[in-house]
Amino acid sequence: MATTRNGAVRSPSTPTLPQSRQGMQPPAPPAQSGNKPDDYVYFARSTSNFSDEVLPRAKGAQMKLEHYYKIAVDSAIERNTRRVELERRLQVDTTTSDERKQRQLQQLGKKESTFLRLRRTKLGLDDFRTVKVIGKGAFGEVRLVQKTDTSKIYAMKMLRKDEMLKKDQLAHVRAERDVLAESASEWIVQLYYSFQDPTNLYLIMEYLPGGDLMTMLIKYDTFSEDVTRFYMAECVLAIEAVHQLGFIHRDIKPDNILIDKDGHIKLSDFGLSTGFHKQHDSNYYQRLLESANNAGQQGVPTQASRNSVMVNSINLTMTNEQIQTWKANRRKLAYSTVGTPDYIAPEIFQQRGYGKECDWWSLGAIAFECLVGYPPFCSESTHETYQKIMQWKHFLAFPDDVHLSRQAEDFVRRLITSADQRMSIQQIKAHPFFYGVDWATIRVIDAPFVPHLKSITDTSYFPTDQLDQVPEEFETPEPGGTAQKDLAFLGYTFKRFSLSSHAF
Ligand SMILES: Nc1ncnc2c1ncn2[C@@H]1O[C@H](COP(=O)(O)OP(=O)(O)OP(=O)(O)O)[C@@H](O)[C@H]1O
Repeated sequence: MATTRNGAVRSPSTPTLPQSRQGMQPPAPPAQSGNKPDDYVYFARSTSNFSDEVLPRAKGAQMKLEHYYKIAVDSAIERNTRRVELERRLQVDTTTSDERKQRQLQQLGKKESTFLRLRRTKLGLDDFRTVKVIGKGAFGEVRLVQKTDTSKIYAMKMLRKDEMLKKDQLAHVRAERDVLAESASEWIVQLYYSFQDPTNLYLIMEYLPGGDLMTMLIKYDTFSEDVTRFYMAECVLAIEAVHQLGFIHRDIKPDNILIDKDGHIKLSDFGLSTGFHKQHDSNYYQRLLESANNAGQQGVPTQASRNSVMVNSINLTMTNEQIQTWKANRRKLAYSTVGTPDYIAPEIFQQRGYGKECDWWSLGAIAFECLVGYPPFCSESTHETYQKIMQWKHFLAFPDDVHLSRQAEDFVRRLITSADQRMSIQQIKAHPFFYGVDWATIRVIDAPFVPHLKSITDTSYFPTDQLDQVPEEFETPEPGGTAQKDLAFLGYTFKRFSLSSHAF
């Protein structure tokens, strides 16, 4: 393929495959109409003499090679697009001098060379130093780290490969990397690199020093309607950005709403998000149900029993004491592999299919919590929470001692409702609760709470004292790695091209 010195592809139209890739095409498929019979003989003979061991290995090698060339071709196309885009912008720009335009083109060329060099360097754990463990999730932990050569600060999420394989989380971990890698949205946490070693997968993301909404709710208990309006409005735009990328988040909860240095929010944790067209992987919910049912000592509910769970056995409201216990255990629940179903829409449990509306239910549950102090279906066990969600009509109740405006209550009620009645994005933005919100500028106005940071490595908004048991030294990766593990995580590695200087 013809490339310029800075690596951009010359032809803006359909790029041709590299020679080596053209020569790598797999043998012709079995004879179909028009194929010579000899093609099929060749195909059949080509694998028949190989042992059972060799074929999977060859298949693995073929997948790796194909992946390698796909990445090479895709990034050449991306380089080309960036060049063509800049040239087009400069052509119509009448205010910039020719000399300056030339400089901009040269700058892009330099960035591309740096990026190509970066792509060739293999990143590993040795390139980062831990400053502090700042978070924990179901399958790993999150650390504040510093890249040793540039001294730049990042958040590093580590996920254990064997745990992911054991718990069938492959689709989830891949979804997370895909959403973060595809997005350049200001509402979604930026992913700069992802890499792997035989033991772990690593996501190197921008560090959001303000902590998360769960930590804020633990500290403040409730927010005023004005403060709730601000966070909910930002969440609406963030969820809309996820949907525009073609993903459903499915796991929106306060611990996944992060606060940046100016007090604005970004969404993280795309472990459960799924492309609209991908089949839903229901294992996670199945496990949630099983554990919930074990706790409640009942069998996994059938469709019929799901619809007729004993309402009378569950209290409609929680006592103050029960609410305090729930709050005290909240962080522990966030760290467990079971997770909390508190914010999950009922249609997800029903396994009859669902769409992006499920994320708006979660928003309703979070809004309720911000205003009332605990989520609407909060219970002493996940089993009870699940039952309450399935019978939300019966269990959705606003406590008498909490005084809300009509608009706030209506906003929550029109999200915590059946999927076909739930507000759409347009209806949400036009709801009276958001009266006065300027959707175009909300991210640049002053946030109600701005973190006071002493330095770029300030971790005071994270519960670091509660994470002390997590070792700060990295575990040394196991030597080697099974072929199965290798292939399972093929394509996980990612490096972001950025016109800003942060990624380098
Ligand atoms: N980019 C980031 N910057 C700052 N803190 C972060 C960042 N990413 C995650 N955290 C912190 O780490 C916590 C756990 O992160 P995250 O929810 O992504 O982990 P997880 O293992 O996927 O969790 P889950 O159990 O929800 O699947 C967050 O609640 C947050 O406090």
